[in-house]
Amino acid sequence: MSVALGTTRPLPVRTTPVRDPGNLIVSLPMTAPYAWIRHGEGLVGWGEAARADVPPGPGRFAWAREWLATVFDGALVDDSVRSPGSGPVAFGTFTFDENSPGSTLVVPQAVLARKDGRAWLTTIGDQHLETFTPLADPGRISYGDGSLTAPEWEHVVARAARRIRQGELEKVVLARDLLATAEQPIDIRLLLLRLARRYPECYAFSVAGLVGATPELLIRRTGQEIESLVLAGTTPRGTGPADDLARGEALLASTKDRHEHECAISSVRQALAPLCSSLRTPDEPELLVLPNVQHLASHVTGRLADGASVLDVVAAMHPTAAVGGTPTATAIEVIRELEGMDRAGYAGPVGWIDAHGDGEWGIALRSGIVEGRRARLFAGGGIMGDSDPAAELAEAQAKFRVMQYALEG
Ligand SMILES: C=C(O[C@H]1C=CC=C(C(=O)O)[C@@H]1O)C(=O)O
Repeated sequence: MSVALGTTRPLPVRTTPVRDPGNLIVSLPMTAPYAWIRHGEGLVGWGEAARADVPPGPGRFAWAREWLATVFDGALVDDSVRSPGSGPVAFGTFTFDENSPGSTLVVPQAVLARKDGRAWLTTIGDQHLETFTPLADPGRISYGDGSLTAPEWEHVVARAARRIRQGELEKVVLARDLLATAEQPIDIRLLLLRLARRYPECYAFSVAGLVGATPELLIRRTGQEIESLVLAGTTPRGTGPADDLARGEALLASTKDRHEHECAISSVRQALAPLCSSLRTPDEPELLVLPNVQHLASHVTGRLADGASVLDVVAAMHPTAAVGGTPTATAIEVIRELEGMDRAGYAGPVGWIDAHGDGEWGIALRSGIVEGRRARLFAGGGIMGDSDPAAELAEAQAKFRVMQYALEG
């Protein structure tokens, strides 16, 4: 079901500068907020002025584009801030698999933002439910296997690697899920606080129950300028500084990881080139060091040739080979066949878009779906012909730690 803002009467949208609100997450009055935060900056939102459950299928991004146009065109905007993320904003999550249900767009009733030393508040309509509920601890967390046990998943990784060696495909990203159960309902604000504190380099996000801290920026559009941070190739952190350094150097020198990274970069290049008048990809990846893992990372920048919105760019890019594989269509089939689960929003695009088409979208990694006392967590990795199933499992376990920390503190 979708409720379009302004379909019956135009709704007033007002953006005004505000004093620095301090920690954006602490300002959130409700337990199921919208958020996109990195280094303390970004957007948080609450309430629902409009919401769309996007129908699955190949036309989902076109459907979303039309819905957003109706919503944004139906708004009476008074915006004295005029910055990306001011005026009406929609948060969104798209499922990894276009055939899965669960893609959602929401225009919150209130959005509080901080960027480059400026802060602003956008409100929609005149009724605002702002009863502040105190932060609640979920208590003890217990874990169970999702669709596959760890040994079953290792077996599936070995099968995928064999198929790659036999030439069916070049790379596939395989994931698994873990089921977490808490003693008390999970307060997403608490997870966001922990994620933002421990993973400041990542984008802490919350949209329609999908929560996480992703290091991977799919695309940022600011006017005609675009940016992306492509990640693929990972090693868990070492036991101390010397081990860490050695692991980082080994990652940079690893043929397997460099090949895995090259697949991801070339999928991004192929998707962006037709949309851009200029596009720059680095010759060599660098290391991105996070508290749980180190990644091979490439910062891509470009300039859009025409007026494509950030969502148009998302539609062209998803799924990159950082979460799908090479070639894409074969990888998607192998993922459907071998994983034995629906990824839902995990590894799909998550982020926000404003009425000018600017916005930031990440790939929903290091994430989980939170509902009441339960959370379904996801993690995976790129599989190549010479992948070692035990090493891939260790890598996935290191990636799970992000959400386990968010739940347990
Ligand atoms: C699939 C995941 O990570 C992707 C992003 C960065 C590095 C990856 C890797 O090295 O395998 C994956 O491609 C995940 O975090 O679940």
